Amino acid sequence: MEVFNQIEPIQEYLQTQRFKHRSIGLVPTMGALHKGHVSLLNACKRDNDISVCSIFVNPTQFNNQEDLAAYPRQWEQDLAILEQEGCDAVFLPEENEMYRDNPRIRLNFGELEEVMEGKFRPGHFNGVGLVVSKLFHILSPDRAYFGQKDLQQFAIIRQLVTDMSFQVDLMCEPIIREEDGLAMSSRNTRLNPQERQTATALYAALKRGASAVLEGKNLDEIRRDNMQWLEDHGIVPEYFEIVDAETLTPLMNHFERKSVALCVAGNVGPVRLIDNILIEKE
Ligand SMILES: Nc1ncnc2c1ncn2[C@@H]1O[C@H](COP(=O)(O)OP(=O)(O)OP(=O)(O)O)[C@@H](O)[C@H]1O
Ligand SMILES: CC(C)(CO)[C@@H](O)C(=O)[O-]
Ligand code: BAL
Repeated sequence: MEVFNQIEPIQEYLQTQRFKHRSIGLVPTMGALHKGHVSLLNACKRDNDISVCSIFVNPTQFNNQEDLAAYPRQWEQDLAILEQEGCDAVFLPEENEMYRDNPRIRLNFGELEEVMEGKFRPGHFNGVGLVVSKLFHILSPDRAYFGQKDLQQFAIIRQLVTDMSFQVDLMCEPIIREEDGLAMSSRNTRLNPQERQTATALYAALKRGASAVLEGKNLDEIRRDNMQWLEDHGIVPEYFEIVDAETLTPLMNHFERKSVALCVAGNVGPVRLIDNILIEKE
């Protein structure tokens, strides 16, 4: 496995691969790798000749500086995992390699970012759009792999690729969970044992919400009921949303058969976590 900290050497490496007609897949991450990331890498390896993983804790997407400071960083362990899992190349740049100057460009994703993560993390998707654009420009992958756990992020990146005409196929991979249902997340490492137990309420709320939607209950009542239920179970919820899985528009009570996503964000002690579940409603 080759590890690159700078842009030009990895570009030369990838150019050599392209001359050999090898397809290139990219798995963008912020490190502190877990089985969710490994599943993205496995999908990438399945579809491509060369698998590249990027590790970069992108400061421009953090709206909360404490969250940025506390974000887990464990490069050696990450590199060992990637080596063992058969990754071909890692892009692990320093901040000043990615941002030589303060970026002035601003991306606006319109109504896609007016709900959920966009609403509760102002500027977050500007930062995600910016760094993903940079990664696509620098690495020019044929395919890029993202997790359904960040469902809204995937919709944002899909829009980015359309608007900017990036020549890349986007792949969205299912959420990998712990045995008790908690979605794997790098931030889970920050939970103490009691918070770790409390965090299982996020997925439990999604499941009870999904059953209620399928039973045809009032959507606003389901939203309110689950916000309260989360609070009763020790979580400080930010939102419990029921949206169209494609457009991420919050659903009104009467809607046609379609793919529905239930999405949740909440604070468990000092740690903010998100999760979602997809259902088909007749
Ligand atoms: N449990 C999971 N299953 C599948 N994919 C995941 C999972 N968790 C994260 N991913 C995906 O991995 C990619 C990198 O995510 P990231 O490095 O931010 O990890 P993370 O676990 O989501 O961390 P955090 O949520 O704490 O920021 C994203 O596309 C994300 O959606
Ligand atoms: C896509 C991403 C790597 C951009 O920093 C990040 O938002 C993430 O890990 O989901
Ligand atoms: N996986 C989402 C990255 C973030 O929370 O900033």
